[in-house]
Amino acid sequence: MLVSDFMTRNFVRLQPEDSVRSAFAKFLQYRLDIGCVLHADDLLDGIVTKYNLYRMLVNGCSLEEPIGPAMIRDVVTVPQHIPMQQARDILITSQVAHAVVLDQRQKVVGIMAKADLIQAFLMESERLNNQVTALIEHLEDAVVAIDNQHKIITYNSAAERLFQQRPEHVLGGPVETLLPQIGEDITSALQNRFPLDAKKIFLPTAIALATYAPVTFRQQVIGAIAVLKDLTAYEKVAKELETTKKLERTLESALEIAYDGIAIIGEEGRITMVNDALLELYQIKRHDLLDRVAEDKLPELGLSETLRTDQERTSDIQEIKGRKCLITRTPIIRDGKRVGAIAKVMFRQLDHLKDLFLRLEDLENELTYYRSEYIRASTQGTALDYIITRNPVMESLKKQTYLAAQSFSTILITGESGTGKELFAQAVHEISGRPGKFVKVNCAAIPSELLESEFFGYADGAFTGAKKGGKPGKFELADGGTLFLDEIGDMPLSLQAKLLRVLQERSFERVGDVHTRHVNVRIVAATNKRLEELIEQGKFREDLYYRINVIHLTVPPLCERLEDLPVLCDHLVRKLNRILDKEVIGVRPAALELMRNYRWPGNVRELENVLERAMNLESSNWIEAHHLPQNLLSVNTGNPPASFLPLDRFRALPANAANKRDIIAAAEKDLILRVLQECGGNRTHAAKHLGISRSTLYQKMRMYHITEKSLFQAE
Ligand SMILES: Nc1ncnc2c1ncn2[C@@H]1O[C@H](COP(=O)(O)OP(=O)(O)OP(=O)(O)O)[C@@H](O)[C@H]1O
Repeated sequence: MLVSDFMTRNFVRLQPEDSVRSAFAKFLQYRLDIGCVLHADDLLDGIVTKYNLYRMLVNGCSLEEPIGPAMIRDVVTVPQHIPMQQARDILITSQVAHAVVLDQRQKVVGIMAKADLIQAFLMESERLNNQVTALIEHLEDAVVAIDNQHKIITYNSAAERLFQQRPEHVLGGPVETLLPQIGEDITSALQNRFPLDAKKIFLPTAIALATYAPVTFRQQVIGAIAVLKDLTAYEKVAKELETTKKLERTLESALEIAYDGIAIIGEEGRITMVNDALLELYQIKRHDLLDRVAEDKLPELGLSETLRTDQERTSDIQEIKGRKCLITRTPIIRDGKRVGAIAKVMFRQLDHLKDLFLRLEDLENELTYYRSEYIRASTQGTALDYIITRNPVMESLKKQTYLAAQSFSTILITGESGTGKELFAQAVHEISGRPGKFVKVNCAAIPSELLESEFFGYADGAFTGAKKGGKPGKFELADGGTLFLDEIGDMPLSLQAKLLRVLQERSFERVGDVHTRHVNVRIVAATNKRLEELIEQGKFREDLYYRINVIHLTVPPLCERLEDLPVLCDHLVRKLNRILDKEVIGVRPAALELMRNYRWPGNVRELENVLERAMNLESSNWIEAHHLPQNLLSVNTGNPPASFLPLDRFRALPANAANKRDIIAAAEKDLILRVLQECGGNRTHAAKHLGISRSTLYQKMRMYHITEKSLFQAE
């Protein structure tokens, strides 16, 4: 708003020699009361006003006289480029109604009259008014203003949103009735003439913070204004914050009273929360864990692995700071994204659990005892119940045995060593109900020269050193019962002939005796040899073979009925617990898996030996994979050590996945062992060489049972 914008450019230009008449004529033409007297180059000489000309005429001058005497030379001037406010001040202090406007070269360019000033200020006030209205309208806060009659004169869009009332309904109306929520306070600001402290007000759909102030003009209160800030969103956030804080406090309390150790990591793999129980287990201060990388500080928990793999896992029992712990890990998923992981470490209850397991075991033992007693007592229960199996071939064999036992026929039982042939023989005897004894002769164990007297006994003085009064042989001892001829394939040919005679005639003589004795003996023979081959080789009499092979039972090897492994393990562990006075609970799945892949050349007897060895060597309550002998641990299919297995042989292996997995696992174990040895047992270096994280290395060491001890042993 500069002078040049508002000055009157069409002004009256006069020369000193102009007459009064011509001056009046110009004043009339321009409708102005003032004229500028100029030199030829537009420089100011002075001014002439209508009043000065009137004064000349009143003093008797004629209209034709020059205007010179009426000229004022002391003229108030203003530069054209200054603001109007400055020009206004100049006019007010000089107490004149006009000022001559000059350019930079001091030439006259216009006249500034009071009317120009008024117009300028009216325009400026209108502009300001528009600005204030726009500002109020677009404020985020609601603004309500009243005049001193309490009528609402300002009501912006934010107020409309807050009070839910259209402007046309409230503008001009009394604030007390139209906006009662603020009516009292805004009128009090008006009446008391001072601002009011901020106050929360509750509207039907919002909460706002209101401030009130009086509006004054020239020391007079002409109204009041209320500014209201909508707090609804802030209140919501605050409430959410409070809820979050409450939840956090609840979580913290829950963690603290938790009996187990708990550690939580965020998506960066850093520890965000640990409870006192965990600190107690690790014997560490909270600030030494918080915000640290979990893999460095708590590698045993495998939290980073859980975060990476999304896997929820319960581990086997493992040791932390010398205490056995059971660790459960769970990833924390939010909106389908992994945002952390949580580990629960159970370390206190394990001792109680152990007691529970033992108690359970005792109860199971008792149950087994009563169950077997019940079976024995009930009519259906037979000695066959002691032959444990889940295999259909074995089940049908048990049925055949039951039927065969009812007859008097000779039974031949064949099968690999340790498959349970003797158990079947005993079952035959028990089921047959024969009153005599079950007598066993191991044909392979007795020297051939003693075999005859073992079988038939000898008479008094039959040979030097013979017992006085003679001695009965196994045939006589088994009279009325069952004679079990184990390893019959190993019986010398000479004795085979005598045996054949006894079987045919049911009579014999003691060695060195002439007296023929008659016996009632049930023969059950067993062998792990192929008798047909022995016949071909002339080592076994064909006629004897047909004589004993009346009923033939073939017991399948253990490797053909691997489904029997779990029940057999269970049965044998219980049996061995009683014998060895142990409290072993059972076989771990990992160990069982290894057993499944083994060929078991020694069958159930070998299994029993393996379990007995494990139970004797270890004080643990479970038979773990590392308790098994080396031949079972290293790949057990008779293959060379896995890591050296040529690729073509690996490919040629049957598509038995478990088998192949073992070979790969053994190769990995071998590699990890060698790298660890090379690094002198340093886990960090070894993990680096292997290109895996330290926690993964720890995990694999646990999986393959690589301990400090095994590292040194391997060296
Ligand atoms: N199905 C089974 N259930 C329970 N125990 C079994 C079973 N099979 C074998 N056994 C146990 O395995 C061991 C070996 O069994 P057994 O002596 O009967 O085998 P075998 O075939 O007669 O052996 P060998 O040919 O060497 O004389 C025994 O302790 C037996 O009790």
